[in-house]
Amino acid sequence: MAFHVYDTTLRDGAQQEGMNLSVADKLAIAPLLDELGVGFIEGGWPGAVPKDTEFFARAATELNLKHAVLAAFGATRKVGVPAADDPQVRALLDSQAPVITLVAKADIRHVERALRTTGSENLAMITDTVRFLTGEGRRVFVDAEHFFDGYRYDADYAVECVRAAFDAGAEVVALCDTNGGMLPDWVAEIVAKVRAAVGPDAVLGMHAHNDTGCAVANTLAAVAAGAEHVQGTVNGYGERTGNADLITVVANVELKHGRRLLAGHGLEEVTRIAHAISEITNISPYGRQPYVGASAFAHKAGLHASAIKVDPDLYQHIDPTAVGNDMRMLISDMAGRASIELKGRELGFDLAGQGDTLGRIATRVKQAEAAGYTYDAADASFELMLLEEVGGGRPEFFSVESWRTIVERAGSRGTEATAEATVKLHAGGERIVSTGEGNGPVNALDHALRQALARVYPEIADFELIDFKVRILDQMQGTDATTRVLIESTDGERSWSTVGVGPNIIEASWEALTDSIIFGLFCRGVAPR
Ligand SMILES: CC(=O)SCCNC(=O)CCNC(=O)[C@H](O)C(C)(C)COP(=O)(O)OP(=O)(O)OC[C@H]1O[C@@H](n2cnc3c(N)ncnc32)[C@H](O)[C@@H]1OP(=O)(O)O
Ligand SMILES: CC(=O)C(=O)O
Repeated sequence: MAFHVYDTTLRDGAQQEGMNLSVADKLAIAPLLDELGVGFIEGGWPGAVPKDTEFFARAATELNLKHAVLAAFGATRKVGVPAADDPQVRALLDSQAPVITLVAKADIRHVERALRTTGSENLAMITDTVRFLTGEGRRVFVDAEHFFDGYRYDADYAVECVRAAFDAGAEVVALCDTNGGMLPDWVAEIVAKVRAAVGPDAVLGMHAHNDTGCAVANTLAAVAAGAEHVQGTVNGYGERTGNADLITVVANVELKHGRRLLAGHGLEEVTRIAHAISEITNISPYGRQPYVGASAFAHKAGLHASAIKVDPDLYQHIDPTAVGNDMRMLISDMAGRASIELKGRELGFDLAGQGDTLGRIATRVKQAEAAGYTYDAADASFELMLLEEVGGGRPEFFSVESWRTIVERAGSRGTEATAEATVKLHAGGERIVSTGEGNGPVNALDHALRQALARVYPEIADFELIDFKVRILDQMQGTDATTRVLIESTDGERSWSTVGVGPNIIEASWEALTDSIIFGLFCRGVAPR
């Protein structure tokens, strides 16, 4: 029996607080899901949400899916209304989606209190709607809403709902943990009992929410107990705490159980696809996301690095390339010689066999981190340190004579303060004095520095500061505290981070700013002029 991977990013994922997908967003995400190799893409609820109605109308001409089949989501018919006359059921047909997934109540308490009807009318709503839609030539899946809570309250009724769906012609019944309150052992037990009740040929699915932090575990438990259809969302988006992260579910089943679920080779591209979808949803990727997170294969502890140097498998559960991710070494006060050697290798420095040098750099890192620097968030500053230690020195693009900045507020309270900075430096054989203005002292210094260097190094016109983070390190010291500044810069092609530490924010920022420019020029292969 074929296993189904059913993605509901565009429907249940879009129910996440703060997520607002336009039709264009949905049309951009669907091909990425198809590239991943999922079997079904639930596009939304046509007839209920106008954007979803438009999505299905445009999908017919604008999407060219290679693997995935579109599914339209909607509810069983209204109480007392024939399915054929229910406008929302009609809208599902009008969507032209080949698969229609109906949400049906499977908890008698919901039937009586939320639908305000009887158990038998709810069963009739399921039967009639499934029959009507299959009679119109559609494949029908049923999401048995609140199934697990319903089963724990009244197992016979919950199973009757599932049977009614299958008897009427539903191809799949997905058992839903709608409130997300289940635990893996409960799910395993209930799915096994339902499997026994409906027989071996009925396709059971699992739809899990993450309210107990167990959505993925619950989905895997359901699979182990006989479910052959998994629902979830990319990056675990969804209502409240989200849905089962389909990426983690699929990677676990494929890589741990050796069971192929995806069409094509999507798993090898899943890191890129997950991040591309994050770009569209405008929700920053979660660094610690299993498999695809930036930290999923990042190693900080020195002991880990020393074993990884012998064999990466000693500290990794899979080869990161299986999911399109990379191993990274992080440099910090927890680094040892092996960490420095491996990070050096990552950055193009061969330090193998140079025990004394590695020890010296590790000590320098530990001392700098004790003073407030942080290199795991500032790779570029660490690379500049390596250049000083083993790369023939930092490139001398310019030498600074002095800098100063003034903040002024002219006028009364309520008028905005402005800042002015003067930088004096030597570059290209000249002494350059430059002033800059800005909305704050760091901004003014940035302008003055770039202006001073612009003629000698026109390349810096491409550099842009994209993030600026300030952290007060010893907060008990009040205004005397040490300040750490992290700056992220880009030249449009790559981005890099630098760190500065100082007794005041301007000094710390100056260090991070100048390192950022030096590193950017170095990466471009510019020679000091
Ligand atoms: C578990 C889930 O996440 S399911 C997906 C939920 N998604 C959404 O709700 C998003 C889209 N929803 C909507 O746009 C609206 O809620 C609509 C258009 C569906 C309905 O809007 P309204 O007609 O204004 O009704 P309202 O939202 O207040 O209540 C839902 C109605 O559906 C009924 N209903 C709920 N579940 C079902 C079901 N499985 N089968 C049939 N009817 C149902 C409720 O009893 C209620 O009926 P009532 O209007 O007679 O009281
Ligand atoms: C259908 C669905 O989204 C749920 O029960 O959670």
